[in-house]
Amino acid sequence: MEAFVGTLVNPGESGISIVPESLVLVENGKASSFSSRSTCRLGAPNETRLVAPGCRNPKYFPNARRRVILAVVEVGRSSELDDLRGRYEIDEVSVLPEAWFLTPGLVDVHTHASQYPNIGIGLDLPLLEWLDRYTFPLEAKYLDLDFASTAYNTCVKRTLGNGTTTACYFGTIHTESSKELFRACQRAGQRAFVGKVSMDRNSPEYYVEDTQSGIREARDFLRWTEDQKDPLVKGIVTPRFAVTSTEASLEALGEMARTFHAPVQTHISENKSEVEVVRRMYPDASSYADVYKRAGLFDSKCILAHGIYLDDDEIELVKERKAGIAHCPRSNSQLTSGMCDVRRLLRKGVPVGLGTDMSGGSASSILDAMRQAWEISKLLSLQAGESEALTLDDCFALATIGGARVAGLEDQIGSIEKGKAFDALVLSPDPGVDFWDAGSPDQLVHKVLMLGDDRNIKAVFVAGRLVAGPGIP
Ligand SMILES: O=c1[nH]c(=O)c2nc[nH]c2[nH]1
Repeated sequence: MEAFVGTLVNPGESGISIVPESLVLVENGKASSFSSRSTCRLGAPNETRLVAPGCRNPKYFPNARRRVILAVVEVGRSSELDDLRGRYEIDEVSVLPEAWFLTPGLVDVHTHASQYPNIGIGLDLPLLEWLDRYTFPLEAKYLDLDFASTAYNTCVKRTLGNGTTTACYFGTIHTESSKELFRACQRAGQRAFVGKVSMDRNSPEYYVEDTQSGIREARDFLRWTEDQKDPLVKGIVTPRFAVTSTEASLEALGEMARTFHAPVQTHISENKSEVEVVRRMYPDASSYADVYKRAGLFDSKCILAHGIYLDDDEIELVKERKAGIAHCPRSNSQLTSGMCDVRRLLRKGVPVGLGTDMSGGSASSILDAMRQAWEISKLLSLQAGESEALTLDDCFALATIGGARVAGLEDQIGSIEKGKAFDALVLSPDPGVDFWDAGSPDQLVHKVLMLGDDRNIKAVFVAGRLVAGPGIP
């Protein structure tokens, strides 16, 4: 068993919850117990211990009682520490230095690992033209397993370093290279859903599947992922979107998801031209969402990326079928797709999480998506002449528990709670987040969330295992 002592930051119903002096015990990869100082009875440190080494900046948390406990345990010689070890058989106690804090891991509910080599380039065209010019030629390269292996290992390492403890990945149409993506997640220790993309029409001849062999490959891939029996990495049914799938393929994939009890991920209603193309392609469907419903894709847990132009009936359908929306604000702006009104979705009871959507989005960080989500919400409220927008606390919830809900994992991840997996980050204001006045802990937390990057993520844990970052000193 391991123990962590320090400030615990969680998404909460009414904003970010910050509990200083928390004790989190981790057993077999799960948070087994946690409490704040008032109940964990670490002892009764006295004032003199305030000057113990480890209180690096006494201005950070001005409340003396908070500093005491961190300092006392940090010194590592106290009877409180011995007491803790004695009572819980703890192998290791990690005490967060002053001003560091623990948060749940970040959840990226929509990203294309295969597009990672293009990150930051080719953002001068709207969606459908961008796919043809930049994206399909890149994805076609994944026939080459060496290329796939290098790109996927690099991508997974990058997202983990950015604090993404759970990712929902699109691969390409290639079964063998999609297995490489699966293995890259396993090697790195990231929790993930990995999808082999299905597309059997309206695609270039160098990058398209025949309908029947595409269905066969999708089934083989899903069966292979199931055979891996990996507790963290799973397969996911991945029709690219209605534009590039035949109805026969969509129906077969819906059936496959039901048979394998697998989730589904796809795109929906991202761009006005795309919506119009879908309307013309499926004249019998009442809407874009109805195309997926009729194919049976909503019979399983379904992650829908974008959803900017969903109408009220579609939103009702998405809610009723317990699907969720992956909000990808950076990509929505960079491909000039539009602005998704997340508050409207949340108000109507649709689960929403965040996606980086590389490489339509040029960042691999969910912290970045969180800030973008906040800005877009403010712009939308300005445009509508309303005063209410999402708050930073709301956006932090989207990045953690919101994503967990969209992925159907809310009972396992998304917050640091007893019984959930210990998927967690340790964040620090160093380097680069200057904080010198006697501000409150929530100001410090907000600053780090707004200004920090991967250098401020000192430790990334998935199921209790340290998988990225230098660790806690
Ligand atoms: O942002 C996006 N990226 C893609 O690769 C894609 N394919 C269909 N629709 C898409 N949207």
